[in-house]
Amino acid sequence: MVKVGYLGPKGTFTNIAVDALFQSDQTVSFRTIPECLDAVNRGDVGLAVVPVENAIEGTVSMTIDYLIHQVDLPIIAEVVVPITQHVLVHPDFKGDVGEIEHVYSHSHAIAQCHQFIHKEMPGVEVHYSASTGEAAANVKEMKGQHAAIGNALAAEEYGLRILRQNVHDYDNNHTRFVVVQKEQAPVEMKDHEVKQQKTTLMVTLPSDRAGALHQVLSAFAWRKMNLSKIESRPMKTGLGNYFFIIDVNQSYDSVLFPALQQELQAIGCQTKILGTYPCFEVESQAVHKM
Ligand SMILES: O=C(O)C(=O)C[C@]1(C(=O)O)C=C[C@@H](O)C=C1
Repeated sequence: MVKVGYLGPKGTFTNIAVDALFQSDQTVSFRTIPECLDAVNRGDVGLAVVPVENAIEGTVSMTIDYLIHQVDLPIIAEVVVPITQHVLVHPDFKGDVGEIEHVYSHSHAIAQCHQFIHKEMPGVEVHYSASTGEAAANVKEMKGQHAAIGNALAAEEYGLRILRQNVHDYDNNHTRFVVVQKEQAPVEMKDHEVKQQKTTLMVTLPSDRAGALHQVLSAFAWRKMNLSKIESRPMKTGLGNYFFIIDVNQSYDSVLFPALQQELQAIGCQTKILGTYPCFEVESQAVHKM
């Protein structure tokens, strides 16, 4: 059975995403996103599931940048997971949220709860962890005024108590995760309704050409190709050098896409298809009370 790497340890949101698509006995956890993607690249695992975008905090730049600059791994699926952040404490901690002196979590999770932390935990010292799961595992080992921000699965996994539920600052908090693969091989996933087909492209504009982005967008527009995301990221070659990541709401087809790429090449752009894939969604997780 093909092994699937994910950003672990157990109890991360990526764990929820990977469990939604794959059997738990085929999953292998890694501590960081680069470790996870390197493992697929080396062939240690067949696939990996990593976070790519959050509704509150935006792009997970580590994932996008690693997929562009470090490894060449096509995206083969996307799954959107509802994100509910809770304050998790050691079961022996009897105080209230305002008494917590140290809070631990992944930088994205902390960012999703900035207002809550600012208002309800004034003066708390924030510590960044590699994942929400790692933060929860650490808090279980500490006595005193420590808390993690994470999900109900982590509370259950590490025997923590949910002191305050739903502390993310905005409703409709969701994160998109992508599944990447190195070798093209048939992949078995759990059954889900396909919500959408998408194709992701990377487009590099010619330098210093007036109207280049307008021309790029026109090439999609007159073909009636519906875009769901366009984002610029630094090329890392110098100030002002950017490429664009563009999500198109349709699967790759051998007529429209090659013609589009030819047209973009003719105006001096470089293009690369990063994947064409089905998109799935996961239902909200029930809150586990301890
Ligand atoms: O730390 C985790 O639980 C993760 O799966 C990572 C991650 C992220 O990178 O955005 C995933 C979903 C949430 O948005 C918060 C953290």
